[in-house]
Amino acid sequence: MDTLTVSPERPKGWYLALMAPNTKGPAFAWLDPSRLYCNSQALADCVKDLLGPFHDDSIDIVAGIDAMGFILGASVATVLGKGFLAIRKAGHLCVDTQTQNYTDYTEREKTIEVRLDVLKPGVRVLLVDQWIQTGGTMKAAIELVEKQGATVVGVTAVAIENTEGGKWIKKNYKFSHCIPEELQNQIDNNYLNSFKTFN
Ligand SMILES: O=P(O)(O)OC[C@H]1O[C@H](OP(=O)(O)OP(=O)(O)O)[C@H](O)[C@@H]1O
Ligand SMILES: Nc1ncnc2[nH]cnc12
Repeated sequence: MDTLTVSPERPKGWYLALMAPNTKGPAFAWLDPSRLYCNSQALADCVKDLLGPFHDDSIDIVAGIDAMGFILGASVATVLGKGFLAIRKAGHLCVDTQTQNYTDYTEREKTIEVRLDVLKPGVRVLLVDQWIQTGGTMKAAIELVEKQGATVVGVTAVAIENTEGGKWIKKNYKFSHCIPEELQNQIDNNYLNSFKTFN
């Protein structure tokens, strides 16, 4: 599929094939959303799918996680007509922040941070990231939001793997993702058959 091609019928999840297969090995995420973001129809359909379950929810702000979650989160925020709050990998914000340590799929200790002057009790937040694998990153983001007294309305990502952490998030928070039920198994096994026909 060419980067800018739009599948004529646009079946659910058609745009997943745009996420080129990993050519660099297991130390990297196995799926890269940056090509999905290049295709405006793919991004629009993805955002629509993510927002599906949240139509009747009151949301004050969308928070997206560094780095690929920024693009998706900002797109979600724009469609909702809400603002966007960046949850950053630590060490970049030149303002007072709250930090949270976590471990992700790389098994390395990491820290994320958020500025202190946006979230407060009563603020309803939709959390967005591109992917949830172990759930370590999203759990850390949830903790940051809740430590400041704000409310997590829901959690959304292109995919939520059925890992222990992924399942915990699904059990405890309203969530959405873009993976059709029949493909979830392939996501959990870290291989999409649609990659076979990808060129
Ligand atoms: O569920 P986890 O095991 O915590 O993994 C999920 C995180 O991993 C990816 O970030 P990564 O830092 O690889 O990439 P990015 O900076 O390209 O978003 C992804 O965007 C999530 O933030
Ligand atoms: N983009 C991605 N694809 C697959 N697994 C991931 N784990 C974290 N990010 C990921």
